[in-house]
Amino acid sequence: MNATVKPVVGVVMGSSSDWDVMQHAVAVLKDFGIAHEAQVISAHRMPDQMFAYAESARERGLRAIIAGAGGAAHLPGMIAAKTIVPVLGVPVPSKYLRGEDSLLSIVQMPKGIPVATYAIGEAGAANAALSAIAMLATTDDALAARLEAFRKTQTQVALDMKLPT
Ligand SMILES: Nc1c(C(=O)O)ncn1[C@@H]1O[C@H](COP(=O)(O)O)[C@@H](O)[C@H]1O
Repeated sequence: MNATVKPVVGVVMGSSSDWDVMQHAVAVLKDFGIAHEAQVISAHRMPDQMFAYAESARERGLRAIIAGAGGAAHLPGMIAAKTIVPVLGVPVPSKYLRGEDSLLSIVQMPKGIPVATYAIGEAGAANAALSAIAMLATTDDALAARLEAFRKTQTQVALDMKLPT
C-alpha cells in the first residue's frame, strides 16, 4: 500500500505464525483498494506496544481493526478494551485444539466490550475484511458499488457451478 495513504483498517495478529490465515484478510483489503496496515501485536508478549497501538488507533484514522490470534486469544478483546474503534476478531487455528480455544477466547466477551467474532481460519479472516469494507461503505458510495459488484460476481459463480453427475 502507498506509504503516503493513511491506513483506515488495521490488521494485527499475535504472531507471524498467524500470517497464513490473516493474509486472507489483507488480500481482500488489497482487492478493494483499502488503505491498510498489517503487523504483529501481542497482548501477551508485548502488552505495552499493544496498549499504544489501541490507544492511538482512532486518532491515527483507523476505522476498523481486524485482530487475529490463536490459543488463548486475548489480543482482540484487549485491543477492544483500549479503543472504541470496532474490533473484528479472527480465531486462528491452534496446534492442539483446532482453533476452538481461539474461537471461545474471542467470542465470550463480557457485556460492554464487544468483539465481532468470525469463523475459525481463512474464511473468517476474509469475512472480517469484507465486514470492515461494509462498514466503510456505509459512508462511501463508490466502495458500496464495488461491494455490490463483488456480491453479483459471487452469485454468478455460484449459479454457474456444475456437479460431476
Ligand atoms: N493469542 C496470542 C497472543 C495474544 O492474544 O496476545 N499473542 C500471541 N498469541 C498466539 O500464540 C499463537 C502461537 O504463537 P507462536 O507461533 O509465535 O508460538 C499464535 O496463534 C498467536 O496468535
